[in-house]
Amino acid sequence: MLEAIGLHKRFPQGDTAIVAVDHFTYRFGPGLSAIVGPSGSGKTTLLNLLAGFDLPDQGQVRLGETVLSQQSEDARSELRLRYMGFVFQQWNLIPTLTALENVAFPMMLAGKRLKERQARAGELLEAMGMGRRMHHLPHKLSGGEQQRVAIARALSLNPPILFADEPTGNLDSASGAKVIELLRAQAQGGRTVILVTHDLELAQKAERILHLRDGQLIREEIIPSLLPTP
Ligand SMILES: Nc1ncnc2c1ncn2[C@@H]1O[C@H](COP(=O)(O)OP(=O)(O)OP(=O)(O)O)[C@@H](O)[C@H]1O
Repeated sequence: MLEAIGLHKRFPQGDTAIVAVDHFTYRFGPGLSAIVGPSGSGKTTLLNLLAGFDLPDQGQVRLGETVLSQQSEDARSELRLRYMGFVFQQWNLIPTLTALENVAFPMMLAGKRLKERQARAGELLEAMGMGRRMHHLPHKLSGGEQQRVAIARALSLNPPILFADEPTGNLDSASGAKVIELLRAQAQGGRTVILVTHDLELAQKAERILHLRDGQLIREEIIPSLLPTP
């Protein structure tokens, strides 16, 4: 579904350049894949390339038959809206909108009708265990609850790919564990979930762990017992 082929990204620095992603090749399939590596190993740069926020100097990102990295910025935004959801460390909820309205927001951008938006947002929040909190404003919710709203929002347009960048970074361990379980459930349901983290313990919840060092994929670990059943 999402494939990186020979991705290479440099950032100029004075007379030289930092190689942030170094000929990275990988095919992401359904299930939970974790990208791990020390600070500066290129995780965020790689995510930005995979999602088409940024373009590689060399190589390609393929989304099905489409070469994402050859599309215009507008086309990439359109493809992101249709195929990708994002959960970040900062929840980025709109503070003046309730949980339900936050989850419905991407559906409004996509031109869905009010009734449909509200019904789907309600269902998603129920599924995230947030049914009784859906009319709360974000500041009335705990960090973990806000992150669950953010996951519901990321799923609102039912994207086949979900990116999570340090999604538990601001959470206590119990809330973090809940968030990872929710992401795992999405992966087991057949979604391609890509988790970026520097937390090796958290990464053990993924069935595939990609180890990055200096922008290179140095090792892929597969945990067969966690692989989704076909
Ligand atoms: N916009 C930029 N301009 C210049 N250098 C950059 C830029 N973005 C990243 N880098 C450099 O590229 C390398 C990879 O950075 P990146 O943020 O992708 O790593 P990371 O693994 O996500 O790190 P962290 O875990 O600390 O977030 C680093 O050396 C960083 O300094």
